[in-house]
Amino acid sequence: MSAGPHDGGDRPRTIHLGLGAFHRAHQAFYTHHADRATGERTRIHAFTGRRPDAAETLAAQGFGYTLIERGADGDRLELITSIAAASAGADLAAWRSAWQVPDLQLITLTITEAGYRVTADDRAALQAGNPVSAMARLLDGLQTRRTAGLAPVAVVSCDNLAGNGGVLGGRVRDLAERWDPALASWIDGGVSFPSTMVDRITPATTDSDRDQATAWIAAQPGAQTVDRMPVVCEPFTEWVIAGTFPAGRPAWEQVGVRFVEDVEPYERRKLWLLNAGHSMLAYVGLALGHATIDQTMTDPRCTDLLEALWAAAAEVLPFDRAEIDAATAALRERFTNPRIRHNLSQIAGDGSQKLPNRTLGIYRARRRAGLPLDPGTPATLAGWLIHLGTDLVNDQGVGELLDRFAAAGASTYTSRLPIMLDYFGPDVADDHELVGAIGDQLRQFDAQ
Ligand SMILES: NC(=O)c1ccc[n+]([C@@H]2O[C@H](COP(=O)([O-])OP(=O)(O)OC[C@H]3O[C@@H](n4cnc5c(N)ncnc54)[C@H](O)[C@@H]3O)[C@@H](O)[C@H]2O)c1
Ligand SMILES: O=P(O)(O)OC[C@@H](O)[C@@H](O)[C@H](O)[C@H](O)CO
Repeated sequence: MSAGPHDGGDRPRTIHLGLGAFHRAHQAFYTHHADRATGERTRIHAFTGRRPDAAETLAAQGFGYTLIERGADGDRLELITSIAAASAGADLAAWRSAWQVPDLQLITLTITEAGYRVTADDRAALQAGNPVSAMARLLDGLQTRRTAGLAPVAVVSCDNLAGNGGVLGGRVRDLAERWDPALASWIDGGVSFPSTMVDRITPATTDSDRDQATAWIAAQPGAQTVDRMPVVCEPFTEWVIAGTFPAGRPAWEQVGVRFVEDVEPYERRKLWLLNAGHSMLAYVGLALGHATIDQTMTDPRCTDLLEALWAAAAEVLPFDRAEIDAATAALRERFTNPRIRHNLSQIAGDGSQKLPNRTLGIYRARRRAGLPLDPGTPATLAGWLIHLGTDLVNDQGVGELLDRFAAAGASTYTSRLPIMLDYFGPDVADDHELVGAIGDQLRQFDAQ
């Protein structure tokens, strides 16, 4: 389904793929405020990643939605109107039409870490004119633009991947090279892949949030009386970007977005302090019977490990002590916010894609620097191993590891441990100190 009040001349200049909670709390929030600051109408045509529901719901209510900024001491509600059209990702006619907007500036992506995978089917799907995966759809969009003789745009990953712009650009170019070298040359000639650090804790929306937003919006002036698509997020928000925008962009710099030469240190600081901390709290917290991040922050078994992980990361991050201390002080407060109920089961998803860059990123940097094993790594990996034995697993990339467990007939944690470590690479599998520490941690969790 596709709809928008602005079809015919005045069309959105940003495409977004992955109409989840985070897009509504972050990029759409910044574009809303940038357009208001400048009086421009750049706006967004948002596409869902996998299911059509979000587009249908948003279209049915006229595209406006409530952003509920949930502080520790109260909520601040705001109507966001930067999304001007919404369609299912599978609606190829709408997708190709959005790419043919002459003054299109850019596309943003929030498709989770798993969405960046390229499979053997992608090239055949592109050749058949029926792209399904996010990467194949992206290529189809770029091809649409090239064959229409329109100018290249920026393709902006807003997912928590290390070096997200470089990873995305590499995957896109490789797939283009295999599908149509003329497209690969066109991409090389002008499409940009800025790298970003994105930060705003945005838990999944609940029915009670939807009821709260509906009651609020019904009391506001304007036509909208229902909101089934609000989003809840913390007050803190940050967006740091490095790279070029060949076709322009909203005036994000006027509303707090920072443009830098090199985003990598910011990205690594966030992935190793916030996201590695989140992953550890998720797996350890679930193993200890907790359900949300704020609950883990009241359990010294979790907070001691979190402090140890931060101290270990600090030794291999390129920031001085004062800057790390400021970031961890803010994180202590952000994680403790009792009104943001961030479910551990949500954060625990896609561990196979996340752990290599987060937990193992810290571990490997420390090993390279000759520093001792940090307690966060064995705790996270032991918690993940336990998690893999539960029915909470939601991980698009973990099939291969589960197949290896099955092929080896490994049904206990002890028998699965070497297979899991081998999956991450020989440096991890051959580290006897790490193997022993994970075993100790499993015993502490009473899991054998
Ligand atoms: N929620 C946060 O706090 C937060 C903060 C910073 C960054 N992010 C980034 O945003 C991503 C999405 O978070 P969210 O809160 O919007 O989650 P969400 O569950 O609300 O939405 C996930 C979105 O990703 C799409 N998607 C999932 N798998 C896909 C695939 N294989 N191919 C294409 N699309 C796919 C879904 O269709 C959906 O639109 C995260 O994985 C992370 O990389 C989230
Ligand atoms: O979003 P993910 O799945 O990469 O990781 C889960 C959380 O750690 C993450 O969403 C944080 O809330 C976010 O990165 C805060 O900016």
